[in-house]
Amino acid sequence: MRVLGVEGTAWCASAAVHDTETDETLIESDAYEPESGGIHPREAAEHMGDAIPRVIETALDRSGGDIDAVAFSRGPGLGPCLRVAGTAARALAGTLDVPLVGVNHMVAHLEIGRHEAGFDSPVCLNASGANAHLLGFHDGRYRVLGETMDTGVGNAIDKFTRHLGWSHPGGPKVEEAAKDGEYVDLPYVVKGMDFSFSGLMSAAKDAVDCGEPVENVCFSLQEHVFAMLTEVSERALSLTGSDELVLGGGVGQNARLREMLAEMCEQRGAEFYAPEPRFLRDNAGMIAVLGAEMAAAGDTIPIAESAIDPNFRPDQVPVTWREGESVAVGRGVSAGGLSGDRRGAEAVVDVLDDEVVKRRIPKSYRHPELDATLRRDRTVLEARLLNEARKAGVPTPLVHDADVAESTLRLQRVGESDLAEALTPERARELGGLLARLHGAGVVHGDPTTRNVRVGDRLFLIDFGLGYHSGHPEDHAMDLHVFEGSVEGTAADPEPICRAFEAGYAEFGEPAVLERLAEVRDRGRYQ
Ligand SMILES: C[C@@H](O)[C@H](NC(=O)OP(=O)(O)OC[C@H]1O[C@@H](n2cnc3c(N)ncnc32)[C@H](O)[C@@H]1O)C(=O)O
Ligand SMILES: [Fe+2]
Repeated sequence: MRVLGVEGTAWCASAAVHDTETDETLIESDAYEPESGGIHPREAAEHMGDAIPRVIETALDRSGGDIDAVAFSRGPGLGPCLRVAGTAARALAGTLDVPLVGVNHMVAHLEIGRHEAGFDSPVCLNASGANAHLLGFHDGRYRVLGETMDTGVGNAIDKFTRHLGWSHPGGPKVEEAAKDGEYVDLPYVVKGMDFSFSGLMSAAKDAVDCGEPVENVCFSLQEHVFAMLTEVSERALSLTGSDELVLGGGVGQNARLREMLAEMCEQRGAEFYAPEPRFLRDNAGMIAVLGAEMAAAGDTIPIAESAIDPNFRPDQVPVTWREGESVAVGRGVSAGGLSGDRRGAEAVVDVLDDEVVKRRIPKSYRHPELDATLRRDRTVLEARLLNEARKAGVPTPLVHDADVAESTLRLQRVGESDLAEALTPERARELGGLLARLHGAGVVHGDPTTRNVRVGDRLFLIDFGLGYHSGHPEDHAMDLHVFEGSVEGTAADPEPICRAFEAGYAEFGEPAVLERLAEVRDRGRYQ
């Protein structure tokens, strides 16, 4: 089968022909380069109007031969751009009298890596301009395991470079400038598997304004942003029990990001794959490749139902082309046991008879200064918050000893299993009540996933390493969001679990927090 792909979500007007027989993909692209500032939607759409017919014609000419289907990016992206590319794709499918396939651009960023790597069921880190998220396949869909709470990673970096007066796109220029830089301290914001960039970017702009050499800020910006992405990727591997990671999106062209991810995977014994740059940045090749798989699965759409969707989320897509596959990215958990690997995302835990020794191991992928700071701060904070939580009536292990220099805690051993293995609505309800009590005492857990709750005669909260003090409904709602995210990523039937969890929270907690949870859920979605 030969499929023509059309891509036009934002800056890249592109057409490609993928041949399933030879597995060859010919890509023809024409980039929009703003004269000043960032991407202007109208200018970008004008570029599409001009370039899309040209790249389609060239791709068809160069590839020769017949086309069996036309695939196009339905979203997410800029409405005016999507409309131009969509119209061209529909017209072409009509003229050639072949089926039309509507592809989700973010799923295409993921699938191209999976296709090339030959991985079964990887976790995917999509690091692109307008997005930053982790996806895992579960129960017929790609679930969003974690994502940015504000802007996409590329856009965050591009905004910083706009502040410097540099032309778009800024990512490659930051990478270049970072080569001569030295480390400076910047904020590091990870909440479970979610993360945010706005505080970090403001601090980076301030640092430059206060005279810090630009190359130092660029260097440190990369060290922080990419360490955050690598940390959440590792946490997603740990939570789901997957041992394969693929990278997608334009920021994936950055060598330092790829280096960190490769190093993290090597340390865990996981496999890492990053597609070649022509498949990482926006391109129609990935649309054609996924389009071919969808067409083969009969997943085509009538022209009348092929409207574009600027907010098209990856988890809205029924993954028709993997139907019948029993693998789930959460197989370690869904198979009823843990993946045999008791190594959490950030610490090694030795389980003794009645004691647990938890050591935060150095992560060689992070800059040594950042690594030392994170391990020290999290060890101290964890010991403190475990005690505060218990005083507030939330069962936690007793802290027997804390060795800050070694980032090691000796803790009482609690519970018989992780909540991930024993998740019921009743227990979710109990946990809701415990989190409400914790929040009432002004403590945020920071990472209340199903792996951070132990089950015994009652529930125990463990791993406060990402915790902090806050009385803000926003921060409390984030805890709830993190828990529900971990449930949605792994449970077969998340709905009753989440309902019971919220009911348990409602009993002891502030209504404002549950209201905010609904907002957090919507807000975290692609900007
Ligand atoms: C919805 C769609 O339009 C959007 N596409 C997109 O953002 O283009 P993409 O090609 O995936 O990523 C572009 C981003 O990738 C960044 N970028 C490119 N090379 C880079 C590098 N060497 N280091 C860091 N960032 C880089 C650019 O600065 C820009 O922000 C998306 O996937 O979110
Ligand atoms: Fe993209």
